[in-house]
Amino acid sequence: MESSLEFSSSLGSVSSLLTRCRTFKVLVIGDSGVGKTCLAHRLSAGEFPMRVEATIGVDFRERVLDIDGERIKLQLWDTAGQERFRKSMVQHYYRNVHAVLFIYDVTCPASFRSLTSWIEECRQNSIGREIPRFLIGNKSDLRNACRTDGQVNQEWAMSFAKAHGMMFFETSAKDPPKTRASTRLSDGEVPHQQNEVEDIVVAVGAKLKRQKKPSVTSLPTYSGSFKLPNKKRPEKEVWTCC
Ligand SMILES: Nc1nc2c(ncn2[C@@H]2O[C@H](COP(=O)(O)OP(=O)(O)OP(=O)(O)O)[C@@H](O)[C@H]2O)c(=O)[nH]1
Repeated sequence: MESSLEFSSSLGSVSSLLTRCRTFKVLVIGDSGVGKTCLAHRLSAGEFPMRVEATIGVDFRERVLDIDGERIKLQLWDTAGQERFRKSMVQHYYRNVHAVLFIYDVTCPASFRSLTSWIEECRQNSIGREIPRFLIGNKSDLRNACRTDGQVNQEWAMSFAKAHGMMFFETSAKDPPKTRASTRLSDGEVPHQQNEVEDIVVAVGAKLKRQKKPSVTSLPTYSGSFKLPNKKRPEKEVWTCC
């Protein structure tokens, strides 16, 4: 007969195997070239990829977080920015979304102007203010503090985020933000708020943790690319083992 010690230790390993966590689908959208893939890499693996190619369809990344004792899995859907690589996927992108990260490039005002179209696409796919949304200005390492032209004004971006009920971040998927001590502004330089990529992960996780009952999702549990399914995938319970 199994001793109580053996029994409880096997129970312990079973329960750790079955540690449940909630899974959330986080959509990453924005113009082509703004750095969605690089940012998704940094958010999930903490690394900046050496080589990237234009995303075709969607790439998946995952990140498991422990927030106040609860395990939360973020499934990042790194979507294609180029119309030709995304048009057949759009309806799949927007199914059962729990949060949206809107990305623009701080050195590309056109990518900021496009945000209204991305918001409109969300609206057309029933993603409104009730879904947590985050505005992220990427490539802050390329900001030239002495210039104002050809760059997205951070104050405008902040007011845009506020007007659309989004949390705002400016970051670099490539380089960590300069620390305050090493950032000495000379005359004419404009100060900018810069966030660590990790700040974004924590904010998204914390916001989603407060969600009462996330809807069910039909997500694969791996990192990689996704080929267009011909048939509708079976819906999966949102509570899964991490
Ligand atoms: N300097 C700098 N370059 C970046 C940063 N993030 C991405 N890049 C570069 O920007 C280019 C485009 O990055 P991607 O991540 O492929 O852009 P994307 O938005 O996923 O593009 P699509 O897949 O076409 O939608 C690459 O050359 C990256 O190396 C950043 O924070 N700083």
